[in-house]
Amino acid sequence: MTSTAWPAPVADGPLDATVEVPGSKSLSNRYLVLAALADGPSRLRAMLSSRDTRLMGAALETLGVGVETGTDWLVTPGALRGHVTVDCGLAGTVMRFLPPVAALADGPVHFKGDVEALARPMGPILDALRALGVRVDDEGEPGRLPFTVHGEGAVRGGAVDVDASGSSQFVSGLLLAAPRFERGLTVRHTGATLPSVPHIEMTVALLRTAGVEVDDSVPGTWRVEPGPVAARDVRVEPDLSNAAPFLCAALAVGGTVRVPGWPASTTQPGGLLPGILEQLGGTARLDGDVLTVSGTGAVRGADLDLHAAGEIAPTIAALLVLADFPSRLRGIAHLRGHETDRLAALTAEITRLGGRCAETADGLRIEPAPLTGGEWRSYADHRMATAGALIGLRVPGVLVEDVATTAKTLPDFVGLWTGMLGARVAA
Ligand SMILES: O=C(O)C1=C[C@@H](OP(=O)(O)O)[C@@H](O)[C@H](O)C1
Ligand SMILES: C=C(OP(=O)(O)O)C(=O)O
Repeated sequence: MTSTAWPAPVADGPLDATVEVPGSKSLSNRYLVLAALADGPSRLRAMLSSRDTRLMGAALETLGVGVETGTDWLVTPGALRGHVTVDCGLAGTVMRFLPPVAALADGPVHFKGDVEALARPMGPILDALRALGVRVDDEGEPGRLPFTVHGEGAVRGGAVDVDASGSSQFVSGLLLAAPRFERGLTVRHTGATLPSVPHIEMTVALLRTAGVEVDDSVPGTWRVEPGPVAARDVRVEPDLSNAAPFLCAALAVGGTVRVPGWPASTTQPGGLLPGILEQLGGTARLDGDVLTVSGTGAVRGADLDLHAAGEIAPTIAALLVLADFPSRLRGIAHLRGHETDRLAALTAEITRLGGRCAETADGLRIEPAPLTGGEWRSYADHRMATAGALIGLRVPGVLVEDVATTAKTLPDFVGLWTGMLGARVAA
């Protein structure tokens, strides 16, 4: 047990809270990449300021882009330079979105990351770059960080196949840089499954609003025409996946949680949350831009396919641990390549508290069981830490190890969580 373990607060009664969630990681980092490739300076409003977005900003600066952070982030494109090192931390968006950008730089770009990042799959996107004529040197295990992309100032583009069954980010990364390739790019997915399709739709939508022509009419194939990326003044939506633990709290202990700024329509997979939470026994209502979720404290078990929204699976799994009936989560085999092997981590930590959770080929089976307090390990994974906090609302004595890892996408998680609970914390 580490001395820094955070005693997750237990809720002492129904919730009645409004939680303002900061900007979306996925939108923030896409806007940054597109602004860096644009035809003039951009202003990005309501940006998420977290480890992942700061890593993206710092990487782009290293590559020669002007990035000014503040209330708004100001991005001024510049000639992309090589002979630099990009630190990816543990950010999938940085390690998958920037190698195609680095191929446009005028020299080698070295990519490194956290020790946990060295386990994350990179092979399909690096091989796709190689197939496009870009030299990529492995420096460790092939298909993993660290590696070097040898930029030559231009990429011809054309067409490439990629197996994105391990991560949708392989497709998104190729598409984001594609308008700057001489012939644009056609990307064809060759794998049997494709996770996180909403995140690919987000990439397509953002390219289109930047004036880039994208044809996605053939399922599993995307065609990006070459051309300018328009500089823009945009506002980032709140991070709906980061809203998940707060909304789930209303179901776990009863009461109501409101999240303002909820978009009327969105490509964020968190947009699926209201429907999922209703299936699990909650009610969800959108009044204007305020999403209100209410629950009774009784969680309904369910059989859910989360392949479209894998990033909320750890949170949903934590909620299902508190359900009255057995549950299945399916379609999330690729979570084994996230910040940690999330299927193994959830199974280990739920089991440690006395819960019943088992891995299946593509997900988890969770059954009701009495839980007791104890250590909840985070594995450097922000969503593992927040999952522990959610269980801790109902189970006294849950100690979340390394809660600071939530800074990856939500630096003030503890402040927002305790704010949500207000006076409703058991003595
Ligand atoms: O493109 C993105 O912004 C993301 C895509 C998804 O990745 P995977 O397809 O690897 O799950 C998601 O889980 C991740 O949190 C963010
Ligand atoms: C999988 C996630 O992150 P990343 O962008 O690092 O892939 C996540 O945030 O759940």
